[in-house]
Parts: sequence; structure tokens; C-alpha cells
Amino acid sequence: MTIHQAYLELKKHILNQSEIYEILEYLTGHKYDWLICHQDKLIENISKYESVIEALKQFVPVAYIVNNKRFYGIDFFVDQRVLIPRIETELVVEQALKWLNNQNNKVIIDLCTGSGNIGITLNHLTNNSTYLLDLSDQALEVCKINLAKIQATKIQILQGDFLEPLLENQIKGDLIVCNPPYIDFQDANVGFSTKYEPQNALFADEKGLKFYKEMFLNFPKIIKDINNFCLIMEFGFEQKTAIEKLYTEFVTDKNFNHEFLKDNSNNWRCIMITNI
Ligand SMILES: C[S@@+](CC[C@H](N)C(=O)[O-])C[C@H]1O[C@@H](n2cnc3c(N)ncnc32)[C@H](O)[C@@H]1O
Repeated sequence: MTIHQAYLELKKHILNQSEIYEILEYLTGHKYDWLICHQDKLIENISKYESVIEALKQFVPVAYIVNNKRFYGIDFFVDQRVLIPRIETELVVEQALKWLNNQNNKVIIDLCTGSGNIGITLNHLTNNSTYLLDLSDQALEVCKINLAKIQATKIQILQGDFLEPLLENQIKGDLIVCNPPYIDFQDANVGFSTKYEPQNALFADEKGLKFYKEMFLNFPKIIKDINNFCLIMEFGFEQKTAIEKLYTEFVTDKNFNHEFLKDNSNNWRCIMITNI
């Protein structure tokens, strides 16, 4: 089978052109430019090709097949132990970089880190000390693979339940970023595509709001300098009203500023809390 024939076959299963080339790169070990110029070359590893087609028939996401997902221009190793990083989460990184504004003596804390995509990206780009936390040992194994793969320094990994490792060890940061599980267990609209992702990365109690409530109640305890900090949390596109309500109920200190941010698809996606 030639590369061109494989391309035509893959097209029957994948709508996204760039994902087709991700698979062809995975199958041949060659980059896009080479593939374009060598369409008549044979795919040598036919059994690998056949298992890809089988996985696609089972709707396994391409990122899990090729063990890679590009996030903020960086290639992260991913497998079924972690959530596949989403493009909308790049908003968290973008806003965090704006707040950091080239400061390099800050402490970053990435809660619910999963593959480490947010925290490792920020560390890689700014060289600030960074803590990466997750409850899942399995997710942290993947995170460690990414730490070895992507140039990152001054990073510590902590396992535990949400804020607990920070509170227990009295660790505080300047920039807190967090993309927690936020889907309501009752949500009927969850796409079929999430079937292969870790369920504890997706769903949360209290209609998906448990982590926001816990954060709003406790975040001053994990901030180094309450007069100069930034906290950015991602949420689901229909959760803004509920999160605004929780904020009003649980954050009573008027010395904080909060704003909501929209992603590139014009959906409300993040809350950002800072000092005034
Ligand atoms: C939505 S995923 C986010 C992963 C990654 N930060 C991203 O943006 O793609 C949520 C992560 O929270 C972790 N998690 C779930 N419950 C947790 C808890 N109680 N404490 C800490 N982490 C938790 C999951 O293991 C998962 O890695």
C-alpha cells in the first residue's frame, strides 16, 4: 500500500486533514514535507497500519493512537491515562503569560495538571519554579514523561487531593492555574469522543462545581503575596452563571478583582482572580 492509498483510506475515517497527516507521520516516521513529495512510496509496516485502522473504527482519538498532542506549539506525550489537552485550554496559558509579563522569580502552581500541558508550557516558556499536582498517580506518570521530553527546570510534582498537598506542606504560589474536572455526572451532552478519556479527569461532584467552591473558599491560603497574585481557572462553556454565583457567595473579600474570559470560539471559558 502506498502513502497515497493510505491517505485515501484514512480519509474515510478522519475528517480533519492535519490528523490524517499525524497518522501518516506516525506510520512512516517521516514529516509532512517528505510525505507530500513521496506519495508513491510504500507503507512498510502494514500491521501497524492495520491496527491504526482498527483503532479508528473503534473511534479511538487520534492523539491516543499517535501518543501525541500539540499544545501551545509544544508536542506532549499522551495516552489513556490523561485527558487530551484541548485547544480552548490555551487561553489559560495565554492569560498566565500576560500576567507574568516576563517576570522570572515567580512560583507557578498547576493544579489538576494531567499531562502537565499547562504547567510545563508555562515553565518551559518562562523558567519560573513550578509545582504540578494531580490526584492520579497514572496521570503523573505521563506528566513525568513530558518533563523528560520537554526542556523544563525547577519543577516539582506532588500527588494528592486538590489543595491538600499545598495546605499540608504550606506551599504557596504567585500564579495559580487550574483546569479541573468540571462536567456534571448527569450531563447527557458528553460527546462519544470522551469515552476513552479518564473519567476522573472529566466529571466532578456538585454538578461539576466542586473544585470551584473548594478553590474560592481556600485560595488565599495558597497565595504567597495577596497584594500581587493571579489565579486562572477554566470552566465549561455553560457554567459562567453558576461560577459567578459561587464566587459572590464564597469570596467576600473586596480586595480581589475577578473577570471572566472568552475563548476563541466566543465561549465563556475562564475566571481570572487578581489583587486590585
Ligand atoms: C480536566 S483534566 C485537566 C488536565 C490538564 N490540566 C489539561 O488541561 O488538559 C483534570 C485533571 O484533574 C485530575 N483530578 C481529578 N480529581 C482530582 C483531585 N481531587 N485532586 C487533584 N487532581 C484531580 C485528573 O486526574 C485530571 O488529570
